[in-house]
Amino acid sequence: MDTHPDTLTQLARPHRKAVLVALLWITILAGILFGVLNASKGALALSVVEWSMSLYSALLLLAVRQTHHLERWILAYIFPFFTAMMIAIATPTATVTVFGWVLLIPLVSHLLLGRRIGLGISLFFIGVALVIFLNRFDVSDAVMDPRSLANMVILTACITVFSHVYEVSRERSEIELLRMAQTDFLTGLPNRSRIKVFFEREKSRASREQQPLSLLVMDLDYFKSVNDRFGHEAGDRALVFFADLLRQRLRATDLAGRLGGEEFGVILVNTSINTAVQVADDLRQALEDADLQQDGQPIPLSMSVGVAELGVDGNNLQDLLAAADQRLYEAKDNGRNQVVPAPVSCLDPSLTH
Ligand SMILES: Nc1nc2c(ncn2[C@@H]2O[C@H](COP(=O)(O)OP(=O)(O)OP(=O)(O)O)[C@@H](O)[C@H]2O)c(=O)[nH]1
Repeated sequence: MDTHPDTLTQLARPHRKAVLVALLWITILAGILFGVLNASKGALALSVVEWSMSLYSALLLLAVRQTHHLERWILAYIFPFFTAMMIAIATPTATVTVFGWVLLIPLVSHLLLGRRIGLGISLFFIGVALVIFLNRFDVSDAVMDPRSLANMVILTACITVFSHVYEVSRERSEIELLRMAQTDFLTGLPNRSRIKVFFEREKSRASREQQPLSLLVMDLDYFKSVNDRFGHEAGDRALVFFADLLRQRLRATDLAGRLGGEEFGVILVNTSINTAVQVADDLRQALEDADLQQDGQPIPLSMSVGVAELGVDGNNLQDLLAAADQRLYEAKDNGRNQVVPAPVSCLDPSLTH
């Protein structure tokens, strides 16, 4: 299943972007408002910080609308925003109510940066706010009353814990939905969508490390008659049986998936076409030799396979699938239960079945 951190970050992007845009608007408006209020009370330095924050947020808003690097802009917002908040609470003329803004830190950090970085940044800035608080107020101040302190501490802890728990469970639900969306229900194998994600990642790796990559497209032969003769349930069992055979026989680094119906695909990483043909033929032989029975009767299974190689037959999944499919139908036309690789001139002739 594809729970690569990049995939999860990508999934979270639309809602993080929506939260960031909302926050930027709030910061622009709040900055203007508080700038005016503080200027009218003579706290001009604070007003300048607030107006600068508004201007900065307006610029970020323009950048965020078209960016492909949302995480960078989130950090470019969070650090100055939280730092301005720390300056505001450290200002001797600011009222104690300004500490209320600290409650936003865990909420905003988790919504924008997820559970890990969100928690780290929350704890850091809440710690800084605590140090500022202890430096600003004296034991004799009313705000240092144990009940007031308990209120503030418990409220901050609650919001931090709730934000974190929410983010952890949101991420879990997202992983589960992703797993369901990328898995074939019957066989438990990856479906086309997961095959595509895997292919894109392995294609980049193959070109970086200058390694070959091959694709097999396999189709069970005369599967309609398996269903007709033994029943649809037996057909389902045969598909699950074949999926298990693929799981057992392939390397952990390869990926077998169900393309649809009785058609399956395998991506063989670091594998040239010659080796891929050998692997395909071993699988074909294993299926032919397999002993699957229904009511004491053997279910005859065989498959036809088309093989294609990255770079030779195309540079994207669509082209490789088309090339392998074409060879698969050649295998069907030639009598089934065989592997058809790239044109024979590309191959070691002893490998063709
Ligand atoms: N039991 C079961 N059958 C399926 C499933 N998906 C597709 N099939 C059946 O697979 C059969 C495919 O039939 P065809 O496309 O005619 O192919 P075939 O009989 O395998 O013949 P060739 O591919 O030409 O060798 C159809 O009867 C489908 O109903 C499934 O999930 N379960």
